Amino acid sequence: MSKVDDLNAMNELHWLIDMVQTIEVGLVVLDRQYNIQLWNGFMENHSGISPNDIKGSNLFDRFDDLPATWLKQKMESVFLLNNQAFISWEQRPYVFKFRNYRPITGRAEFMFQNITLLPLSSLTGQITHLSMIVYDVTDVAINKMQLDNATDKLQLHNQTDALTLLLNRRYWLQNAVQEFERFNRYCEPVSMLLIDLDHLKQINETYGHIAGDRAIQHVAHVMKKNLRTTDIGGRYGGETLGIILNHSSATESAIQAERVRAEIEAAEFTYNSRKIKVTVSIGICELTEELQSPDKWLDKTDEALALAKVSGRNCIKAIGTQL
Ligand SMILES: Nc1nc2c(ncn2[C@@H]2O[C@H](COP(=O)(O)OP(=O)(O)OP(=O)(O)O)[C@@H](O)[C@H]2O)c(=O)[nH]1
Repeated sequence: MSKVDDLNAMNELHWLIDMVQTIEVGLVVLDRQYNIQLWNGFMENHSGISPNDIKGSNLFDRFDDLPATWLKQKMESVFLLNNQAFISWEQRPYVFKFRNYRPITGRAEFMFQNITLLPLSSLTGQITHLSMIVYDVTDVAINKMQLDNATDKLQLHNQTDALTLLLNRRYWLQNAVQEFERFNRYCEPVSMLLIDLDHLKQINETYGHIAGDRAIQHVAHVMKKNLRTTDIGGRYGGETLGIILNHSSATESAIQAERVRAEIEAAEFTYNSRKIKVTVSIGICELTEELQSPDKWLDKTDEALALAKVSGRNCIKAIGTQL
């Protein structure tokens, strides 16, 4: 090799080392025993440990908070299979616990990281070392989490009735269809309740529409208090609320319905300093094999509700079952 070639090679090596030191990703080279052979500027800046201080140390001794068993398993497969491995922030937010100092994503306490593990071969072709490339993906992670959060909120918003904060009609009916299908598979008892405010028209006319809204909220509040975790409550229509009671026959549902009815009858709500009392009529229908669609189940529950209304209101009626 000529002197000029030597100089060029030296220059290239110098540039490469310069780049490795200043590049905005972390570079670490480990030997077969996980001793650190290279620790670049990024790693120094974020850990506060200089290359001179760390070179030759065992990675797991220096960072005892690393997930050692899990990480060693990944590294071993890189050494043995001569394969790359990838660790994503979604799998584990970070491997190196570096603080996050970015101004825009300052809300994240720690740097989110993606990490690539690469096998490095010696001149004889053996895999003697491994390189860890550490990417700071805090911005991407925060954006993704914010987007997921917004999507969740939007989804909740699309499923919720604004007045009562119960499930809205569309989503409650979707649940009814699901419970209908579940019944066809497992045949576990399930009942539907429709709870309808009595004489809401009169309340609207006497006290105003906002008082009518408050009456609906009041009934929804009592209903929610009486829901079990497996019950699905929703606002079926204007002044009609619905509950799907899983694992409940009509007789069992009637006990819960009576509790709601009696509690509403006994309670009152205040509107413009006036105390207002309301009552509800409740229709119940337990799902049976004869009811061949979710619509038929709903129709029968509606029929039970109509029966409660013609029976004088403020009472509970079921279709197809003696209460
Ligand atoms: N304030 C208020 N009123 C509503 C809402 N949705 C429906 N209504 C009213 O509820 C009333 C329902 O009238 P009807 O079907 O005659 O029933 P009702 O007066 O409650 O009498 P029964 O159900 O037969 O006991 C109508 O006046 C509707 O305007 C709502 O969201 N807010």
